Amino acid sequence: MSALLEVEDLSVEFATDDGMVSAVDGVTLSAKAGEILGIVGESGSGKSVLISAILRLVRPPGRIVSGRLRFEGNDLLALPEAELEAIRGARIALVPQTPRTSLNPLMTVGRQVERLLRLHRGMDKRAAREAAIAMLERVRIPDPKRRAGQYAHELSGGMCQRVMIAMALATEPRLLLADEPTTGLDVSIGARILELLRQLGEESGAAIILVTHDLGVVAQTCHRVAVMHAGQLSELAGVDELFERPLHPYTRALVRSIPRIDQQIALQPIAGAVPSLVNVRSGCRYVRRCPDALAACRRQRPPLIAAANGRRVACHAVEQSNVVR
Ligand SMILES: Nc1ncnc2c1ncn2[C@@H]1O[C@H](COP(=O)(O)OP(=O)(O)OP(=O)(O)O)[C@@H](O)[C@H]1O
Repeated sequence: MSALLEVEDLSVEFATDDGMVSAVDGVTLSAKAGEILGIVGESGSGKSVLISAILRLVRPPGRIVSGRLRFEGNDLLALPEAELEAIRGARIALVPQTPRTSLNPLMTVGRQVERLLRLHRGMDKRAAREAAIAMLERVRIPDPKRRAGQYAHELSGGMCQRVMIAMALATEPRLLLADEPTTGLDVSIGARILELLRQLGEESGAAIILVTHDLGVVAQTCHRVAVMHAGQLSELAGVDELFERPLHPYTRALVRSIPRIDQQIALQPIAGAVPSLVNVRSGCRYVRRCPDALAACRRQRPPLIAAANGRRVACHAVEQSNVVR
C-alpha cells in the first residue's frame, strides 16, 4: 500500500512570552489508504498541533518551521492557499472534538449535510436532500428523515458526532482526521462512534488518522499507531506488535499503564511529568523520565531507526541493544 499522506521531519513552534514552545519536533509518519493510524500520547504531546499542521491551519503565534507534507502527490506546504482550501474539507476532512459547537446552531442538520453535497458533488437541491438523508442513515442515525429536520441542540452528543461524520464523508475525502472524536461522550456511545469510523473507513477506503490519549481506543480501532511524547515521535508500529512488544521505554510505560482484564497486575503510572516544551535543548525529551537513559540521550536527539514491518523507534538505548535488528 502506498502512502496517501507523508509527513516528513515536521516541526511546529509557538512564540510565547516565556520563550519558544516546540510543540511538534521533527515528526515523520505516513498514512495509507484503507488504514486507521492512531496518534497517541499524553496531554500536551502535540497531537492536535500535528493535526492542525497537516491541514496547514497552524495560526500565529504558531508556525510550521520545517518539514514536508505530501498528500496525493501534492506538496501541501507549497500549495497556494486557494488550492489548499479546495483540498481541505473535501479531499481531507476533519471530525472535531466538539461536534455540538462545530455544527451551525441556526440550520437543521440535514441542511448542513445538503449544503456540502451541493457544493462538493454538484447535486441539485432535490438530489442533495435525498442524499443527505441517505448519509444520515449511513452513519446509523435512526429515523434519518425526521432527524434531518432537527437542530444540533435537539440531538444528543453522540448524534451530533454522527452528523459531523456524515458531513465529513459527504465530500468523499481520501483522508479523515479525527481529533479525539469521542471526547465528552459516554463510553458505550464513544465505542459505537469508533466502530462506525472503522466500518466507514473500510467501506470508503479512506485513510483515517485517529488522535487519542487512550491506548484502549487504539487497541480496538487502529491498524498502526504512532506514539508521541512531548512533541516527538517515540515509536510507530502495527498495533499488535506495539502491544505485544513495545520497544521504546515510553511505549512500554504506556502499555503497562492500561488496565488488562486478563491480568491481575497493578496499574503502573508513568513516572514523571511531560517536560516543558519552552526553549528545549537537544536530546531525547523522555530522558528525565526514562529508566534506560544513556549519556547520549541528554546530548543527542535519537534518530528514528527502522525495524522489521515498517516499524520505527527513536531511542538510543533500543539502538544500542540491537533488539530491532
Ligand atoms: N496557541 C498556542 N500557543 C502556545 N503554545 C501552544 C499553543 N497551542 C498549543 N501549544 C502548545 O503545544 C503543545 C502541544 O499541544 P497539543 O494541543 O497539540 O497537545 P495534545 O497532545 O493534543 O494534548 P491534549 O490531549 O490535551 O489535546 C502544548 O505544550 C501546548 O501548550
